[in-house]
Amino acid sequence: MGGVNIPPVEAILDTAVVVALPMRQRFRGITVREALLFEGPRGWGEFGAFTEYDDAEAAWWLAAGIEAAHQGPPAALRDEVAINATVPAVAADEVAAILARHPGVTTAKVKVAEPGDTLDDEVARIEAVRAVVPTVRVDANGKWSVSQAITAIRALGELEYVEQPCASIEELAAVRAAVTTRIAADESIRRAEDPLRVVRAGAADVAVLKVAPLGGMRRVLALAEQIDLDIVISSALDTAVGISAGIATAAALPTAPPACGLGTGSLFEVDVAATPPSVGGVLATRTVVPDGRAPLAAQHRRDWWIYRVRRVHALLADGHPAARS
Ligand SMILES: O=C(O)CCC(=O)c1ccccc1C(=O)O
Ligand SMILES: [Mg+2]
Repeated sequence: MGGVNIPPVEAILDTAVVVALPMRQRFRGITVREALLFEGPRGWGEFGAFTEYDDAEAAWWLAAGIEAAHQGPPAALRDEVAINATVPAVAADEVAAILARHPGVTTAKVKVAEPGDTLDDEVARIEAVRAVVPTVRVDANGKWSVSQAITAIRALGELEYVEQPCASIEELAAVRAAVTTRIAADESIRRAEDPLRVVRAGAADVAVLKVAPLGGMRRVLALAEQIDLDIVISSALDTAVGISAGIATAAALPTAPPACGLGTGSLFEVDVAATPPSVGGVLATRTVVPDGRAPLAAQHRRDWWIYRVRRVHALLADGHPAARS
């Protein structure tokens, strides 16, 4: 299913650039987003597995980058994709400036349940969002218990859906049975078999699929084909190179998805290239070539990424499932 042929590691390392993108707002505990970018015969690919991920996990991300650089995007069925603005767990008075980076956007995804966040903070943040955009979804990243989730959902008003309110599939199903708000699964879908478990458990209405952690554009499209849930394609805090793969995937789905979580480029102070901005909450498909504007990682961090690519590449070459079709 969408497995990629693995090129020699030198084909990756010969063009490797390691960037360190400063973020405007801390997100997922990250203030500087590092990634290794490389060029292949079909364009640029990104390897940006979060630094705490082990090599076996990171192999899926490298396979996704190799697919982009060596196979290129799947055939597009449309040339633009609706996106949500992503609102980190900020104070309510910071919300307007964040939304202003996506003029005309009509859907926002708001982070909730972060350490130190109270329900009052969340209600205020969401009210500030609702003053600007009509459709609001929230993402708890699995951090609520079932009872906290039910209490919060009742307090937060009309939501399009709640993404990953709790950590486990069983808890998602329990929350879903107790509320009328739709539930989305994100972290519960990191393996090919996960969407089917989510569906079987009645745990979600929406599947959030991310190209890099799931091993590439074609793998995501194959997963989407197997499940009868609404599909939202989201970023893994990708640079503009990874975002272009997310857009290409959303543009290749048989039906246009609801607003996708691909607006995270605006969380960076600088990205790896100038890219067309979102207009009216829509991003156009694009080819991204890093243009040298992004800050490069310090030498010791570059060395760390290159050693990581060597190890992870060796796993793929040794038959890691991300390398198989
Ligand atoms: O979905 C979005 O709006 C942006 C993507 C996003 O939130 C995200 C980005 C990196 C890591 C985790 C997540 C997440 O959905 O939890
Ligand atoms: Mg999420």
